[in-house]
Amino acid sequence: MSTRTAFLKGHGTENDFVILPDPENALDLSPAAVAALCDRRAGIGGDGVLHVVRSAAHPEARSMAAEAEWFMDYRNGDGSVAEMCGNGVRVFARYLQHAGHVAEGDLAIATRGGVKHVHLAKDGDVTVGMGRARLPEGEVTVRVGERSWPARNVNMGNPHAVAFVEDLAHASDLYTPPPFAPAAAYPDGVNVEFVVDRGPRHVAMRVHERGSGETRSCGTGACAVAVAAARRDGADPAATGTPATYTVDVLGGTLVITERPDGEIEMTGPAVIVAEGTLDPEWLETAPR
Ligand SMILES: N[C@@H](CCC[C@H](N)C(=O)O)C(=O)O
Repeated sequence: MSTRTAFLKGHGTENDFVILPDPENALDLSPAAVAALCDRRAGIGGDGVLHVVRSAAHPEARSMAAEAEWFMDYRNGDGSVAEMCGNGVRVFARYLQHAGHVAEGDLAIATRGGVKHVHLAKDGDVTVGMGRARLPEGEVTVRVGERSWPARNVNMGNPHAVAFVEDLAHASDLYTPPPFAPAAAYPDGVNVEFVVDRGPRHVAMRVHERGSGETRSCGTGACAVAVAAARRDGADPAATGTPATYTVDVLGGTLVITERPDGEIEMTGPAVIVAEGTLDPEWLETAPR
């Protein structure tokens, strides 16, 4: 990394990110450097990093450059790469507006999960077209201590296991990934959501995120939960021909998810820039690479 590296801090329903503007993809962003930045005691702190790169300057995004000028190179807090981050896309869009790269209204953002269409509303909410869910076959069981639950596989570009439970406290501290069976079900790891009902089409969730631990919100996770809840409730939009809208409470706020009969999913929620500054050159020299 260069010695004058700018950063911002932002969050979407308290899923928080270190934002690194790097239009020409010049930063040496190793997994260790990402983990050091996300460290909540010795670094800036965050659930992940949003590396902001021009699509044309990133080998994974060049093919999307004609459609989306900016690529969200998302990294989990442990430095691992993930396919998608739903809250991240909203915060990324808010950053682009904050930096004057885009105005209120519609824009497209390239991600590893394809181009996402975003709407920056006047009221501060950001809506993202999250694409369609895939529902891979297979029975999975998630366990915490003595309790276990069946979980539904939902893929939102990244893998999720959604378990409906009686009490969110039963998920325990979620510091470590909850074990699941069969152990080979997710060779690349999984995000695990625990869900309770709050009312009609209204649920609350906690999540253990692959590569970040328990977070206060997960956008792809909230979409996976809404998709699983609609199937459970007999409200699958493809079957009923009617959109299904779920309010999903997360520890850090509320997200609203709508799935249309064609399977397209939209997520709406807030996205906030909290601070900006530059990384201390001395810290950078000693931070792991
Ligand atoms: N917080 C994100 C999901 C980030 C990626 C996830 N940890 C994974 O590894 O798949 C969201 O808002 O979707």
